[in-house]
Amino acid sequence: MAATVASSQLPPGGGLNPLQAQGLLQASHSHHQQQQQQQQHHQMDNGEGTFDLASRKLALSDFQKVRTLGTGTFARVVLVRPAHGTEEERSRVYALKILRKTEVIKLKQIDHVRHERRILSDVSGHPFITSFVASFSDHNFLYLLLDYIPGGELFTYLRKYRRFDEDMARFYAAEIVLVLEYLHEQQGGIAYRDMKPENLLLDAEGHIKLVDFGFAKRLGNNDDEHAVETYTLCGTPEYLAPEVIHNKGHTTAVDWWALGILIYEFLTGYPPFWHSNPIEIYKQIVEKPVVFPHDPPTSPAAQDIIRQLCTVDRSRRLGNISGGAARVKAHPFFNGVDWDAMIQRRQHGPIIPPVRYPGDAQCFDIYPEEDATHDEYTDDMAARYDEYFQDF
Ligand SMILES: Nc1ncnc2c1ncn2[C@@H]1O[C@H](COP(=O)(O)OP(=O)(O)OP(=O)(O)O)[C@@H](O)[C@H]1O
Repeated sequence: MAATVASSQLPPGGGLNPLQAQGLLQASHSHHQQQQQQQQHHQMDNGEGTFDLASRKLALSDFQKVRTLGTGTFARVVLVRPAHGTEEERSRVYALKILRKTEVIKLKQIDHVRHERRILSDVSGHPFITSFVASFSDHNFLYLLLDYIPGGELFTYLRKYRRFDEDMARFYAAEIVLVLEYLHEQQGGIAYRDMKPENLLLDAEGHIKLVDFGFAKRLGNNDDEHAVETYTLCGTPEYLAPEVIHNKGHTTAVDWWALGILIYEFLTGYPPFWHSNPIEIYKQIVEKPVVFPHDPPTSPAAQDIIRQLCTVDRSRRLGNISGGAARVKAHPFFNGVDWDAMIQRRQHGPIIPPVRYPGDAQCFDIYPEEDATHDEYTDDMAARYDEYFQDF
């Protein structure tokens, strides 16, 4: 699985300096007292009544762990159910993203985690973005409570099918275009910055749900390029735009580049730039054009949209040029797409995940369950860092 890399803030022109983040975080059943929490008013109604989380002060002990769903570079995500409440309330399931405070500090991810918490709650409710439910923290950990997306990662289906046909690729690409249009244009310039098949989950109806806003950043108005540039090297090597590698500052344009890489990967089964050594991938991205294999053949429209999205000069890159997302939607690759029907989820996705009941986790790989109970976050750290974790 492609790992996300991140560096601390780098000065412009500082060259390539990726920090290969190490160490998977471990979840804990720590019973330390909760400290602060902030919750969005979130009322779920799944047809069986409502469970109002806003009326509760949350702690880890309010949840029962079912199993681990995934481990990323910075977090462990666990399927949970409420530990108390009515039978109906206890039948609900959520995904709990658990971040160890000491790792967040060590890997210089404090700002990223704060952006993630804030942006997730701002964009929650979009049909193709995972909904944020609440956040809370205790002595050692930060927690993000999210809607559980039961279909698993698009990555898993892509490996199973080897590649998607053009209709399937078009469907997923169209839903991603709608997400990017929303983040970039309707949410005032949020760059997602980590688009890859592992961060695209499928819901029970086969629609995309974007997860992991750990690198998302609110950059402001795209018309003023200087106001929106950011210099953090983050993302996953295969999907990084050339300007990120050159560390020249980057904008929401990086997401359009990544969409081009994704469409290529959907259609051929692998990304256009690949090597076991990330440095070689970076070299290919900045030096080589996208080359299409003879087998499987890709249509001229597919090749054209990929080339236009993967344009090294971002001032000429589709999605970033005038017209923005509307120009992407008007590209011949998307001919026949009913964009209104898409955003209203009128049609099911091309793959319906085999989800048998709401808490079914069979679409996720099995991960070793690890419970760490020892204290790591010292009083000294608390004095220095607690104010940064106040939003949780
Ligand atoms: N809401 C959810 N419902 C179901 N599974 C989820 C949910 N959120 C995350 N996951 C699973 O957990 C995995 C890791 O989550 P996430 O990508 O947020 O962690 P991360 O540590 O930030 O990852 P990365 O290394 O990509 O930065 C996801 O790839 C997905 O498989």
